[in-house]
Amino acid sequence: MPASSTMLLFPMSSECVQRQGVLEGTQGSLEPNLKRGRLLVLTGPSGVGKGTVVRQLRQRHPELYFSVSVTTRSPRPSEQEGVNYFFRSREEFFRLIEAGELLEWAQYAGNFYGTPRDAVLDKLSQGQDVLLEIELAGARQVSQHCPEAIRIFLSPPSLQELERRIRERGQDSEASIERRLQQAQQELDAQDEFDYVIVNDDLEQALLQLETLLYPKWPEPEVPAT
Ligand SMILES: Nc1ncnc2c1ncn2[C@@H]1O[C@H](COP(=O)(O)OP(=O)(O)OP(=O)(O)O)[C@@H](O)[C@H]1O
Ligand SMILES: Nc1nc2c(ncn2[C@@H]2O[C@H](COP(=O)(O)O)[C@@H](O)[C@H]2O)c(=O)[nH]1
Repeated sequence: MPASSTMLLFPMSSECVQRQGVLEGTQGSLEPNLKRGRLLVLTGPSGVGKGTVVRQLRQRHPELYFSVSVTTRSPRPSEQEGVNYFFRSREEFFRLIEAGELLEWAQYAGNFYGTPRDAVLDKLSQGQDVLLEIELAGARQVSQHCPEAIRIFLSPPSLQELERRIRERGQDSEASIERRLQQAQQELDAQDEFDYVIVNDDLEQALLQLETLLYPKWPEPEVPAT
């Protein structure tokens, strides 16, 4: 599978950024260069290790704001309300869509998932980097609304390993595992749409690659010889 790392320059005039300006009242103000946070989007097939990578990344970079999504899926035994997800009924989820409270949303493996809009835009406008861990359709919506987002695709070393990981995790029903694996090929086919692809083979290596691209260390300026 290809592993690319293509740096793109993002236009700063997107609906996402303008909206922040409107919300914050800074458009046309004397502080047009107010530092905004970066919107980071991590996508990849179910079981590739997104959650595992995100947990580690957050431990190393507690300043990163992780967006807690809303879902209609039932909680897994280890999951907590407001920590892993906001667990909501379908009626409530559709109300949130109608009210424009979701930055993006998608149906995935029989359930609905969405990103609360205001929390994300508030953090960005306060200069905090925001991380979304979302599936492909949602990532595409974010690209449309927020083209300055940095989009990263986490890819498995092979489909066999992906299946092994989902099964070994032991958190999903057989029906759900099959739906997730069916979806996986379509997601892998779209990885070239992303700014970066990281293969999660060795976890530590994958984390290092992610950290290197998110927090590049600029070369030290050369000290002129005296
Ligand atoms: N590099 C790796 N090598 C081996 N196992 C891994 C690696 N990364 C993650 N795993 C394991 O794979 C399983 C799936 O990981 P995780 O739950 O983080 O995936 P995910 O992409 O977040 O899935 P989902 O999208 O369904 O939430 C877990 O049991 C995790 O411990
Ligand atoms: N489009 C969105 N996708 C989301 C969001 N939150 C999570 N997800 C993705 O859904 C699948 C399944 O998650 P699981 O917790 O049931 O395994 C996975 O790819 C998540 O990344 C969201 O807000 N929007």
